[in-house]
Amino acid sequence: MLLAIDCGNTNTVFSIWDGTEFIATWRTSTEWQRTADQYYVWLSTLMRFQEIDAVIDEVIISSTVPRVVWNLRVFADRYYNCRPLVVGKADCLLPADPRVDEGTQVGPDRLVNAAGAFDRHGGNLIVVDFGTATTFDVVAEDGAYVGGVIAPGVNLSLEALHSAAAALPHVDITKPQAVIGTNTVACMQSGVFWGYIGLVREICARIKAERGVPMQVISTGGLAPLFQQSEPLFNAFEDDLTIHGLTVIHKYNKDNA
Ligand SMILES: Nc1ncnc2c1ncn2[C@@H]1O[C@H](COP(=O)(O)OP(=O)(O)O)[C@@H](O)[C@H]1O
Ligand SMILES: CC(C)(COP(=O)(O)O)[C@@H](O)C(=O)NCCC(=O)O
Ligand SMILES: [K+]
Repeated sequence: MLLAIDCGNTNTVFSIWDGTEFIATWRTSTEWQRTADQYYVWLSTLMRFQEIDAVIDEVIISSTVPRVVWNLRVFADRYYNCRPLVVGKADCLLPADPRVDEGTQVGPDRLVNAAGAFDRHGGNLIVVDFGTATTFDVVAEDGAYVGGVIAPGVNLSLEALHSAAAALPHVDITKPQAVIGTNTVACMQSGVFWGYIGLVREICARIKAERGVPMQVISTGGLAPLFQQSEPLFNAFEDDLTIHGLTVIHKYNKDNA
């Protein structure tokens, strides 16, 4: 079975794909110091706990943190006796090649999002991924990633306020009841939440105008649910988009080996 690993700057998701469905998914924080042995102790314990006796013999990795890839490679090799496919490396084929400026190292998560979203929705898409950063990935008619937008993440924006201003506390994001905050926390949450609604609406409108074709907007990432419920900004919300994209890329590489 396939183990798909999606490593973001904050969290790393491990998912077991049996060829038809994901039989289990677990999340851990991303720490580049974590060793292959630590990954195995963690994963095998969870598998035993949930009575999953899957035999993992293939691994695919997408990582926005280059430093973690080495330990994940050792983990795949030592415990599953396989050479993992790493998105963004030369030997990992993509269903459609990205069309970006020469020399650009596109985040592998964005290439994977494009592949996953194209598989489910066809072309002409904007994928909005609310992770550590908020990324907009533009997918062309043929499924190619053709660029996008990188904005500071929701939590990052709140953290920036806290770390730069002595009187602003650490605050968790939530949807405020009103725009006008009557205390410091509410003011900060309003600035980030409603600011984000405006950011998403404006950027999507401008992308659509620039492309000149009707486009669907798909949301994903840890904080997507917060915005999904709020305003009619998105055509779909898919919390498993990146991990789904990994299975699409894995299959493409097997079929074209
Ligand atoms: N269920 C959740 N509720 C609140 N915050 C979350 C949740 N899941 C993730 N987050 C936060 O959302 C942000 C993005 O998470 P994630 O999509 O996992 O990021 P990345 O892919 O960049 O690692 C992080 O700051 C994380 O702490
Ligand atoms: C923009 C990102 C930091 C987003 O990462 P994430 O929020 O998923 O951790 C990542 O896709 C990245 O490092 N990109 C490289 C630059 C680029 O995509 O053009
Ligand atoms: K992201």
